[in-house]
Amino acid sequence: MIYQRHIPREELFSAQLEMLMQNGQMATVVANLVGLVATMGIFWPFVEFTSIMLWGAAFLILLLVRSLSMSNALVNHSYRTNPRGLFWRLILGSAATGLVWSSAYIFAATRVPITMQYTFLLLIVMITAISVGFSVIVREYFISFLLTALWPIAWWSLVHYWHEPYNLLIGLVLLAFTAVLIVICDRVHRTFRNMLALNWERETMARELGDMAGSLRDRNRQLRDARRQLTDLANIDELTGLGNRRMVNTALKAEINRARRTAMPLSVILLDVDYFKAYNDTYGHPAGDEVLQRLADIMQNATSRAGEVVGRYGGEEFILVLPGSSPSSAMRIAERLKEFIAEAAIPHGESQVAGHITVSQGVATVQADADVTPEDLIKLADTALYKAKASGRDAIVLEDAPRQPRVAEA
Ligand SMILES: Nc1nc2c(ncn2[C@@H]2O[C@H](COP(=O)(O)OP(=O)(O)OP(=O)(O)O)[C@@H](O)[C@H]2O)c(=O)[nH]1
Repeated sequence: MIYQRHIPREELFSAQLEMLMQNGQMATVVANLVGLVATMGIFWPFVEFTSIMLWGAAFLILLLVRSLSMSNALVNHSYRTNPRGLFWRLILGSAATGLVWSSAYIFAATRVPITMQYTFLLLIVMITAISVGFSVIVREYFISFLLTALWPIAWWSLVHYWHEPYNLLIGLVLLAFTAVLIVICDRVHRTFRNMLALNWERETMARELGDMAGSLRDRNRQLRDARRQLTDLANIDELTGLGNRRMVNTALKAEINRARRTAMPLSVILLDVDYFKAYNDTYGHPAGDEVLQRLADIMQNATSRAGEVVGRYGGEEFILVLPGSSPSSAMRIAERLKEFIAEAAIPHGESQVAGHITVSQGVATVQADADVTPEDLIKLADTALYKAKASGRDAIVLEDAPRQPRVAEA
């Protein structure tokens, strides 16, 4: 189940309170204000000026307090933080308003003509009926108004039926009307609750789906990162940090295609450490590893152009892929490497060509029009390297396809 199916009771309660205030605040004030003005108009000629003004002012203050209290609750979100407290405040406000109407009726009943009294009653009934619409969101809110506004009038009418025979009828009608309103209120209230619950479910589902989409995006990103790391691991030589044979082959393939497209030459240098077995035997394998690492650094420092790739091609064999390098510029790079390695002067007592580490290099260049494969180019460089070794080591040999190889230095 990806979302909670039923709205929790407290969530529903808070949502009811919020909805009641959002919809009911303005309606409460307007309906009661209209009622208040109409009441003053009806009673003006019959009730003492001071009494009617005091009643109007007190009622206005009550409406103002209720309205402000609702605004505060909406701003402070107290329908979430203190829903019970807010509930009782709302019920109290509603009951107080109901009492204002019923007490005004009972007060006026003996002071105004019977027609005015019934007109006033009609007004109260209308305000009550109108308030069903919004106030039943919280059933108790409506019922408290209903019971305080209409019940006292109903009972008063029943008790005072001998003053005026119609009072008996009015009392009974009001009791029946109250009962009908309670039934209607219950129906409308259930509809509101269902609507709120459905709304909540829809929002929860949308939020859950949003979260799921977010976590899927995260998962995808993690997968992409993991894939990238795996690719890096699969392409990088652990000892030297250079690209491995796999990576070099991929780069070579791409560069040969580019060389064909751009009609630029492409060179590679295969570089092999001289008498490295003897070095390992003399200085130990870990020292041999260090030599390989130092040579890797030197090669990386010797290449600077974009697209140039340095890789470890085998045990003590390295490769440099030099896009756009003519035979002469590739030879210059090989010479520079040789110089850097000589400058590093890594002692090698068992070398038969120098007192330090030396390398042999096979340089091969493909011309753009030559239809060669990566394997051909490597083979060419390997042949050159073999020749460099054969020529006595610490040498550079260029194989410039399809020309004949020549020894640069022996
Ligand atoms: N320390 C170390 N040695 C390695 C590594 N990979 C290969 N080697 C050693 O490199 C040596 C290569 O020896 P050979 O192929 O006989 O060549 P060489 O002794 O360098 O002689 P020439 O290449 O003919 O000059 C072997 O002893 C390998 O064990 C490595 O990762 N670390």
